[in-house]
Amino acid sequence: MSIQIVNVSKQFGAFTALKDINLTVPTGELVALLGPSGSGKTTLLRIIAGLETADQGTILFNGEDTSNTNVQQRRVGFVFQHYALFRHMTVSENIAFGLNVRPRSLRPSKKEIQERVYELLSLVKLEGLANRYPAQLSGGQRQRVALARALAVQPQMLLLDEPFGALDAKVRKELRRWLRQLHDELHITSVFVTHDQEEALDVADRIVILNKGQIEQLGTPEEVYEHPKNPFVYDFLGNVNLFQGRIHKGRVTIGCIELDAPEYAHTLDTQAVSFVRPYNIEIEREPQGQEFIPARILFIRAVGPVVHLELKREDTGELVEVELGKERFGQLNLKAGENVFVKPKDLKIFIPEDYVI
Ligand SMILES: Nc1ncnc2c1ncn2[C@@H]1O[C@H](COP(=O)(O)OP(=O)(O)OP(=O)(O)O)[C@@H](O)[C@H]1O
Repeated sequence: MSIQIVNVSKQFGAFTALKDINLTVPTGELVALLGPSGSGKTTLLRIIAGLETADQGTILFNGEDTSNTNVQQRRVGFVFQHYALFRHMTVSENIAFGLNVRPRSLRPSKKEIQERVYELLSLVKLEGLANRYPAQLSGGQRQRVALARALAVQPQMLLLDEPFGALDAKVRKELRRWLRQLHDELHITSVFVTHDQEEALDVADRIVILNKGQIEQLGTPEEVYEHPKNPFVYDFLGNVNLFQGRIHKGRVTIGCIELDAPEYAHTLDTQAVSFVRPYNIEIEREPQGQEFIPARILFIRAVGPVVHLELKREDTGELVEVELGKERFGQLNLKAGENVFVKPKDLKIFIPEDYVI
């Protein structure tokens, strides 16, 4: 089932939670709503579900206005962060719940329900745990039961609100990979709320980046990560260094270095901020020409394949974060307290008047 959100706005008193949201989710797509706390992710999900009404705008399912359909009629499966399973019911009873409470005329037979429960247990890889109670499960297993329960009623769409939010990092990672595989098998249109950028990048077909109730950018994980549309998205999706400088006729000057900025060929002497990812900063022991900024190494974390360094620029005193491969780090043989030279590359330049973070 496709979802179309057209000009949706929502106020809570004087507070604008959503402002003129437009978004289409084609059938079978998994979309992540990503944004900081309070950006409106849950409100948008609840409006799609029919748990909340929009002040303005419409939600269409398969092209049909949903204004007059209630939550039950929308055939939506939910999974929340703290999806309270029924404590007094076993895993299989929990999964069967949605089918057992159907009116007699719509309820499948006992045998059919049992078969469906076993199918779902195998889908969520919990075959051996059918007779356990929720208290006898780990957090990750409980969330898988919650997902099986949501799927039992054969929903046309799945809405997930931080479903792995309460779990530890390792389990989260396993479960999101598993969710992606499950989605590839079932192709149920899914909307997934998260404030974890890595989770969104890992799982989603497309990511909607929300900020203060508005969409900042919409695109595939690669598009939003590699081509952030504005400083907010750049900053939100991963670590970034900011270099203040000036643009003049296609050249940007940052401290003592000057680099090409062809997209600003016609800009005259204007203040600009360059965004650079930590892995796009080179370190040299000796300045190579004029194009390097002197800096002192404050801190080195050399655990794992990527070495993280924190440096302080000698010219402005600003901090610079750098990530180096182990091999390059070994070649340079760097130590904290040493003076080196840094050079940013692959800069993304924004002119401050054009944006507000
Ligand atoms: N029923 C309500 N009454 C008043 N304000 C509300 C209500 N529901 C949400 N809000 C406000 O609307 C804003 C958006 O809330 P929402 O829960 O959609 O954000 P979110 O992006 O999901 O945040 P989080 O990641 O913290 O869950 C918040 O500032 C919140 O306080």
